[in-house]
Amino acid sequence: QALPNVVILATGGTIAGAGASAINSATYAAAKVGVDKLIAGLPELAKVANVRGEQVFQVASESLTDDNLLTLAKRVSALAKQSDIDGIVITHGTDTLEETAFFLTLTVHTAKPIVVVGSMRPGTALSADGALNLYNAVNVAASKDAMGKGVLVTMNDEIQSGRDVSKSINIKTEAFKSQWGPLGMIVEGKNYWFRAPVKRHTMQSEFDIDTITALPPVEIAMGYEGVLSTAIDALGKSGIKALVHGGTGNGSVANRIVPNLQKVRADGVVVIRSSRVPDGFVLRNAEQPDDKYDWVVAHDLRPQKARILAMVAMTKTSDTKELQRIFWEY
Ligand SMILES: NC(=O)C[C@H](N)C(=O)O
Repeated sequence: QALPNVVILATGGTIAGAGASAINSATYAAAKVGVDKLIAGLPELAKVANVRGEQVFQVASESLTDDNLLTLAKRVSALAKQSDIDGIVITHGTDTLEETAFFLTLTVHTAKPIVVVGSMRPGTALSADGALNLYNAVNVAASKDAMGKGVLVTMNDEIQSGRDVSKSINIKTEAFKSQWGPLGMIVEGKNYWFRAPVKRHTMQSEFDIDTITALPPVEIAMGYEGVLSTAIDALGKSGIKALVHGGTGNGSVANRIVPNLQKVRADGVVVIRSSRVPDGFVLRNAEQPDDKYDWVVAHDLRPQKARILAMVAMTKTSDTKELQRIFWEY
């Protein structure tokens, strides 16, 4: 039986990193090893799929731009349309992996598996995690049972939803968590599924990367004890289309900056109320009267994920009722 065809799009990150010695698990240079060398270093892949690589970028993921996101998503979409391609893997730095995975799940119209993968240790380190993570990613991308589940992330033997997952620890290999739990696990190249996403993604998304040419500017301001309005005032005047407030607790906002956020909204910028607390979700009209202020709440999305959805949604609408619907549905 013919093996499935899987393309690996490489963007850099620690999975392509190299350190000076085997004990360097945290001190190393990201984005050093090319995709062909990554594939050549993992001969086990050839038993799972016909794999070929494309080097899209070679950067640490904290330096990726919104333009990079567009370029990558358009390439994924074009490949997904090819009848001779069964699945796509994207190797990526872990720092912003969750944002790219969410962006792809919102904008690429395909049922074919798309898997984003990274590593916490460079390949030169003792107990490097990249090889198994990549092997698992190719296995999932080559599997029919991974179709139609949205963009997936394979880290630490788990299959996570690209929408839900976040980097939650910055020094261990079990770095990616979702408060709603992984979708499944991969053990010795076999997928074990336990749940599936219910939020709209890929095929059911009203957004399509093939028709998106630019993303509107959206910025984030954090809430904290002692917060002043400096960042909010400056961002409000900077030409952005939306401001995500990463508030405290249940998206609470310090009373002294509420008027500043109201001013930002009055000046035409959409205000999105999220929380800096990693888990849980923000309720509408609790903590702040969102209906009265015409603010949007970010549901369970962390500020950086809320920013991604806001950018995508605002390629279509600036209507706050519509935006709130989108934040409930995706
Ligand atoms: N573990 C990693 O991949 C971290 C790295 N800074 C990156 O995001 O590219």
